[in-house]
Amino acid sequence: MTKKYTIGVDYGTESGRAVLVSLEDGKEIADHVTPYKHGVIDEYLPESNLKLDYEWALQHPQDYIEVLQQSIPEVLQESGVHPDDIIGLGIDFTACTMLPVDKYGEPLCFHQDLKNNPHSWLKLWKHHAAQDEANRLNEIAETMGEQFLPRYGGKLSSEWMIAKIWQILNEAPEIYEQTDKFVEATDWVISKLTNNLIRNSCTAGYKSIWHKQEGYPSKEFFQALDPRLEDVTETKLRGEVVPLGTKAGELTEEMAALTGLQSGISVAVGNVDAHVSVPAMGVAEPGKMVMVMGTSICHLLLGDEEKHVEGMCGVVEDGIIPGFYGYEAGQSAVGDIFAWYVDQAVPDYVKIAANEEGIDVHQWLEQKAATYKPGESGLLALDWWNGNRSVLVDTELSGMLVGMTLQTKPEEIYRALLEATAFGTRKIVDAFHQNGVEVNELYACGGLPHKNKLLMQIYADVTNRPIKIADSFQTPALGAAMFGAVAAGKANGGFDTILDATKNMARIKDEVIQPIPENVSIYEKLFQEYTTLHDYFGRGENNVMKRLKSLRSKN
Ligand SMILES: Nc1ncnc2c1ncn2[C@@H]1O[C@H](COP(=O)(O)OP(=O)(O)O)[C@@H](O)[C@H]1O
Ligand SMILES: O=C(CO)[C@@H](O)[C@@H](O)COP(=O)(O)O
Repeated sequence: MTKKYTIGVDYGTESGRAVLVSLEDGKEIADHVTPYKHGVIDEYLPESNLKLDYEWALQHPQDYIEVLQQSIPEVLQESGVHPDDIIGLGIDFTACTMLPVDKYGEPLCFHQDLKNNPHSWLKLWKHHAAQDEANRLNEIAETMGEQFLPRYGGKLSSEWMIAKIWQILNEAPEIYEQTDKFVEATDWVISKLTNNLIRNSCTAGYKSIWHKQEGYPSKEFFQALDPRLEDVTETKLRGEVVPLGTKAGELTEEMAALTGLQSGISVAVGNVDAHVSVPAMGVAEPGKMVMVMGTSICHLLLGDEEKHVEGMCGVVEDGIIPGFYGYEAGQSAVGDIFAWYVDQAVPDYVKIAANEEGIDVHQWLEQKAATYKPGESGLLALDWWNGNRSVLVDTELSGMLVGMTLQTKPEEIYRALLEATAFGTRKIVDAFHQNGVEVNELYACGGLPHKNKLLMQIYADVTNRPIKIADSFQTPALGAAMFGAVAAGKANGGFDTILDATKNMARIKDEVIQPIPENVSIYEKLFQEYTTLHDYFGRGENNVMKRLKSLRSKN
């Protein structure tokens, strides 16, 4: 029998990538990245050039189709694998990345008469303009004693489905009215591939307040939010919710022509970039926290019971791997903070030096920063450049740096930013561990572990835990490919369960990053200082960050 393969497509914040994977051992045979033509739309709407408000972040749905059209033929060509030998396809996506569609499943922003309305567009996960709605939602849920609230760490984020839908209803009721369904982008792309619009239990559970036994919150709750939302789950959120690994359908003729794959191959239901990475790293038991480290970090953990942890994004039964409670937490900006510094605040001499040495600015700063000891710079930062999604769940918080003098160097600031994100992760690790959801080891994947060794050592030191690193550069895509193999099933050369796929296809490096004891003790002191600032600015004692943001929006 010839060797068989699957394809995973990972939809990130800036680009989508396809990876062709061997079923035998999970080895990646070929990969290809397609940057989104429109990128993140956060200033002006395409074509109309309409100015967007602060905190908006949209995307163009057509960019996702172009990823399929460009990257799948590329991986087929590069690998030389015959399309007959590809048995399945899976995708993963950022979430909650959602869009309104019409009764044919077409995005409303494709309608000529609606495209100039920003609310007809697809809202990216990091669209933060629904904070007022999220605040109201949390207040009402708390007053009504809603049982679901503790499952989401006590607060739902403005990044999620209901806050985003409510913002559309408040600001563009005509768009709400014309929406047949609100869907996650991951489910929408699957509907394009298979002609079947079906909801996956992962995004429904973590992002849309859906529960395996209880379904969505009651009509009374939605009525209390806004009488116009009373029926929202039966109308605009209607549709079957199915477990991860389910076959959504088969590749249509049209999509086969677009991608170069054979029509009829199995396509798995949509999945999330963070969650798919857990089986792809071979993690199939409690105690091992997977960190998907890129522009943001998502922290994923398995448990045997449902526990409630401050600020976690959610606990969902079967939300990551069937048979376990899946926990998710996260930081809304990590790599994005380093990118901000490099793009907006690094002096020219650094850029010139990096250029002369033939390395990028991150690498230059990392090399210099690595020569410092913990605490040596005298700097400390709060990692809230994109709000706080870890224990505080508040997108109105902002970044801060303390301790600068006339001697402060760019690499010291860079190091303080790396450390601040590690302290943010430590908050999350402690919140779980101290609430009975053990975190004994860390597993890291995503772009950052491969790009920045210093960062990973700082994470090991700050959390005082060993870190194992993914062997794959494309862990989410590998995970998506594994779910594609599960959708195909054993009878077709795939696997019957994701655990079977994990045994055969998951890969991590042999090298383990161990904490360095002398660094651990200094970071412990710095973490106490971080905690003091964190609570002072983040828990209401001094709301200066919120006051500044509100002054800004009045101008
Ligand atoms: N050497 C580096 N050190 C730290 N961060 C880096 C480095 N090079 C790039 N980055 C950051 O990595 C992030 C991209 O991570 P990646 O995992 O590739 O993307 P995504 O999160 O979109 O999947 C960007 O935010 C960028 O600023
Ligand atoms: O929030 C989630 C998953 O729940 C992520 O999709 C979101 O943070 C975006 O992740 P990336 O930084 O693009 O890897």
